Amino acid sequence: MSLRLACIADDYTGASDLANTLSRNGLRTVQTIGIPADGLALPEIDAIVVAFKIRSVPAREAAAAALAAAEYCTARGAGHVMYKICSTFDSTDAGNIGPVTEALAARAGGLSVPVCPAFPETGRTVYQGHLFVGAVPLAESPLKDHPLNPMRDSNLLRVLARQSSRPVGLVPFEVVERGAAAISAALDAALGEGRGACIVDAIAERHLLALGEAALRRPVSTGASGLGLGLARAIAGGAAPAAAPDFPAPEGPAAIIAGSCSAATLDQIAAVRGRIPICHLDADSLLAGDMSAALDWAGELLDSGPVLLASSATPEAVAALKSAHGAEVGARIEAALATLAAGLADRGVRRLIVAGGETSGAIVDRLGIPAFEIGAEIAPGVPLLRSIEPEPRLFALKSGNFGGPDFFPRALAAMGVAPTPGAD
Ligand SMILES: Nc1ncnc2c1ncn2[C@@H]1O[C@H](COP(=O)(O)OP(=O)(O)OP(=O)(O)O)[C@@H](O)[C@H]1O
Ligand SMILES: O=C(O)[C@@H](O)C(=O)CO
Repeated sequence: MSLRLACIADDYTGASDLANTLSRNGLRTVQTIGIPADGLALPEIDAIVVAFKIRSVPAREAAAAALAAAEYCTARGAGHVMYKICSTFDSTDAGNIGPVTEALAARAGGLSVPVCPAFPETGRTVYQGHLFVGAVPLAESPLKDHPLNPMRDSNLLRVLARQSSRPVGLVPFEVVERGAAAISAALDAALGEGRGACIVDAIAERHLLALGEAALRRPVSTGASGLGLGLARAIAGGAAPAAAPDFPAPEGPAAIIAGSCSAATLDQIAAVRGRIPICHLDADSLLAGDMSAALDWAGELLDSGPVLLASSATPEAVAALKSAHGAEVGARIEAALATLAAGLADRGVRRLIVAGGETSGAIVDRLGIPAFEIGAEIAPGVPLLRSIEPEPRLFALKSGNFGGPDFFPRALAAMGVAPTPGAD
């Protein structure tokens, strides 16, 4: 393995988003679920994306996982470790972006880490330390109602400082415009001022290229796919990326599971009403973890075409369920959706689309998949994936906010499935 770049992702959809960006920008990349077990046969790669489900776990647990992965990857030659976070900076005052970044920086001997969630291709830009989602500041976007980590402050210096033990600095737009050397100098100066991390502005691809070049001179960086683009281009040096591999469609039906309650996912579900049979999972069955009725429903239909099963609900319904049953509802619903996915696999499903990062994490873990190869891009940030073991199956793990309204039909088409007309 000629490993150049190690990436540690805080969720599984984010990992495939990053793996997609790295592949499209010239790095042979594989996504593993956790640290690869001895004996897992990985192809020849330039970059590894080790996916964890550590976005919403206790900070100490997240840092321990990231440190172990960094150890594994640097022992295999990786010269730079990138911590992949969400482009909407999903986190709380308890972490985990600050604590994990600090742990990785301490392991590397102490430095001021560049932190940049910008991903202009999907509308995420950072200006004067403020994160924008499309045309609106983060705190005015649908992320303000996220079920696990409502984002109510758009100023990333404040957000990151609340979850860090050291002050946070800014590498502003004016500096980023001057290029990689200016960014490096600003990061060095920030370290001299005792700042453990700096939010780096970026609103366009040229800023990501400069940031990638500057970041690569340091051992650690934190960011979303835009940072990955910059790092990949700096490493690949403009080499043309190989064409995405063609994954032949496996035998077996296709299904969609949605656990994301994002505005984008709700639109995507609405867009296939009447085209794909939909089962809206009820709260009582989800909280009881009883998916038998949903599996019976799916079992009747799977031979005729794909089905969609969703727990997704409006922000009002999510808030009502949380206030009635406590903050743990998210984890309970994830467990129920993992049971559902296992039941679908038992019924022969070999092509699965999942909406939502935490949901994808729970499902991929339950299915026991150790790693994915990266295929063609379905939508910005969402590639087609093929599991390496236990047997080749096709997946699309969609970050909650990604994809247009036609995402599900596009993903099905990428898996060789045509949607069939159906009734809700
Ligand atoms: N009806 C519901 N009520 C309350 N919580 C729900 C409901 N349906 C799903 N959830 C929970 O909401 C959370 C959604 O998080 P998930 O990461 O899967 O989606 P997302 O945040 O939209 O996607 P991403 O993390 O990729 O941006 C999960 O914990 C899920 O179990
Ligand atoms: O960066 C993003 O927005 C995504 O890759 C993600 O992490 C959403 O969960």
